[in-house]
Amino acid sequence: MATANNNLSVYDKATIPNAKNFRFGIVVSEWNTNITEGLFNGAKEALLDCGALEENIIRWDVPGSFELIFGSKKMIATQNVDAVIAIGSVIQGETKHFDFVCEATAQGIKDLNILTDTPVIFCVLTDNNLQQAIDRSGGIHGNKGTEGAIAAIKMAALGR
Ligand SMILES: Nc1c(NC[C@H](O)[C@H](O)[C@H](O)CO)[nH]c(=O)[nH]c1=O
Ligand SMILES: CC(=O)[C@@H](O)COP(=O)(O)O
Repeated sequence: MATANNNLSVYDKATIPNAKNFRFGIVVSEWNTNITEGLFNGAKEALLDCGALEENIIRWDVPGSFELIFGSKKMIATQNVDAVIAIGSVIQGETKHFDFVCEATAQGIKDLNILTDTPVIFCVLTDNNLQQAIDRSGGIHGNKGTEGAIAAIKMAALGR
C-alpha cells in the first residue's frame, strides 16, 4: 500500500506494548534538518505517548544519512538501548548521489539488524522532491517518525 493511502501517524495504543521499561536511541541526520526535526518530533511524541520515559530517549546528531550507520552502531555499543531509530531525509538532486546514499544507508542499517542484537529502525525518507518529504514528516500523509517509533517499541518488545 503506498503511503498516499496509509496515514503514517495512525496507531492503536491498545496494540502497542508499554514502552516504560525500554531505552531508545534516536540518531538524527543534519541534512534537510527542517524535515528530520519533524521526523524526530513525531518519533519522540509517539514514544512518550506509549509510556517511554524522557530520560530513556537518547538523541545523537550526525552529518548525513550515510552517517546514520556508524552513529547507530556506536549508539548500540555504548548506550545500552533496546532499539535505535535512524532518522534521515534524502532528497533527489541533480546527480546519481541520491541513489548511492539511499542504497548504502538502507544496506548499512540492514546489516546492523543482522550483525547486532539491537533492532535499528529505518526511518529515512527517500523523496523525489521537498514536498514529498514535507508531506511525510508531519504533513498530509502523517509522520514517518511516528511510524518509526511504533516499530521501535514493537521490536524492543519482541520475545520479551
Ligand atoms: N544529499 C543528501 C545527503 N548527502 C550526504 C551524505 O548522507 C553523507 O553525509 C556524505 O556523503 C558524507 O559521507 N545526506 C542526506 O541525509 N540527505 C541528502 O539529501
Ligand atoms: C542525495 C544527495 O546527495 C543530493 O541531494 C545531492 O545533490 P546533487 O545530486 O545535486 O549533488
